[in-house]
Amino acid sequence: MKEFWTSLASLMGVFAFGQTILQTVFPPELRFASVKFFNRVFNWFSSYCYFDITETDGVNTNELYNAVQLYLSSSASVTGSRLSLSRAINSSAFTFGLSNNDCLVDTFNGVTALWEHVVMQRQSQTFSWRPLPEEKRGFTLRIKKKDKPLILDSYLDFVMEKANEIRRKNQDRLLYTNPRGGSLDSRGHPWDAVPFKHPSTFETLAMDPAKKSEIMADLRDFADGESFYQKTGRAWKRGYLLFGPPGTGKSSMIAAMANYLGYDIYDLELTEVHTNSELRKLLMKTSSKSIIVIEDIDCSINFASRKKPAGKTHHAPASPDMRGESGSVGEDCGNSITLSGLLNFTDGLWSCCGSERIFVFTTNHIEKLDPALLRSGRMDMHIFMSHCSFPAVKILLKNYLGLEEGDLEDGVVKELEEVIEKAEMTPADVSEVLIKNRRDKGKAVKELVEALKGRVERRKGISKDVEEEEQEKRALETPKEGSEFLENCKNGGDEEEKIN
Ligand SMILES: Nc1ncnc2c1ncn2[C@@H]1O[C@H](COP(=O)(O)OP(=O)(O)OP(=O)(O)O)[C@@H](O)[C@H]1O
Ligand SMILES: [Mg+2]
Repeated sequence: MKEFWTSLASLMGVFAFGQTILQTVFPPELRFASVKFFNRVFNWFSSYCYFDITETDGVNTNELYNAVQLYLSSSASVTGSRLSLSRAINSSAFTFGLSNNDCLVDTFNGVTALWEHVVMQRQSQTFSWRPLPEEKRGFTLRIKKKDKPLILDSYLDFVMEKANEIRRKNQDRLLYTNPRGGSLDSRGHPWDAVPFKHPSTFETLAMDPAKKSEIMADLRDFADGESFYQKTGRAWKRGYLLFGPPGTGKSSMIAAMANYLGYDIYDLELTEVHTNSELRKLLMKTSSKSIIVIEDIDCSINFASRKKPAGKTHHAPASPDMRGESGSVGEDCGNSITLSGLLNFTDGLWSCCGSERIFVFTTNHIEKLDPALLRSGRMDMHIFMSHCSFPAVKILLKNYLGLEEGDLEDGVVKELEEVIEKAEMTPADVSEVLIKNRRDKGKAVKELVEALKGRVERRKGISKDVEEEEQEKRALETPKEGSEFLENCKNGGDEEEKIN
């Protein structure tokens, strides 16, 4: 090790000395060319090559820089005596990194890589649309020339992968939103992130246990299915359509999915996005291991516009990008996202940039959705979030009151079983009753049974009213038997007309 540092220092010394000589001996006009020449000669004889990984690649932040920083923070072979310590806003762990101009040696498959953290003051504020940081930061990676293929083919991927792992372990989930539609912020990001701390899990989710297990198994298969997707030539993504009345747990299910898999959530506000190309840009800026959510899909995009005959729309000729699946132009309403744009987002070639992503759409009105969205192969799984069932109510009683089925009196269990399906009460409504009375378990259960019974009665009353209304309607629509007078009048009138 000592030898390595001595030889490095002597080489650098020779290099610096050479440059000084050149600068004093040659006139300024020849200096640049001579330094270039000297560098070439130096590189020719050196058995090392160098890679600069700067913090920004001109416009965008360089993901590799952040990954290297995180990766090195976990390296056990830290040689630097001074380390920088940090803790991200949403992180639950401290990370340490290399201080300015410090070095660290890492080994990978028997190959040595030397990392140097280089920090330089920015010379002058060059023109830019957004303020640039005062310092230019970067890592310089020095490796032996013969190790170049291994480092470029595997090591950098390994670094990225490890960094992602550390990020996931250290950080709580992130929830991204697109408040500016598809436009970028000063750092070149269209998404704003906040820590995602939703406590919903599959344990707390009240639904049929068999259905729940099926969904969990599907998610697990997906997350572990890299080789399967590779083998079958499919993009590593999956789509879920959650539908059901308000308050049945669609959003809670998304949170449970994210917590189960440890994925981030991108909550896409489709009404803020104005064009299909903006939508594509947003997609490109999502990371893998994430869930991309579009809530209330029926309200986000005007599917009805597709059914209009093309001739009836008074728009300027649209770009192919703006054409619906049937070729019609998406109705504006200040929003020219089309169904085809949305389907390209989830299904097209662009959907595969990045991998291991889940798309979740939610709706309260599945009947309003365009059949193109429901066709097989579009959304892999359609999940109906139903009103509260008996197994679901048992989960809620356990979660909110800590009561198991055995803790309840037989009569109460029977009553619950009888009324729960007929009451058509949502888990949100049931939760409300239980929370309100959670200090008195007995009272909570009693009130729940009463609320359910009340709901059944009201539903009976409503259905009775509806039935009566329908009967009346039918009676008005169909002419009553024996109302010959009316019939005669009608016929007579017709004849009169004919005669005249
Ligand atoms: N299946 C469920 N299991 C557990 N809690 C639930 C369930 N459904 C609803 N809740 C409770 O009701 C609240 C509202 O549920 P949630 O927001 O998930 O419903 P939603 O189906 O997304 O409704 P909307 O269609 O209005 O968006 C949640 O905070 C949760 O506490
Ligand atoms: Mg919701």
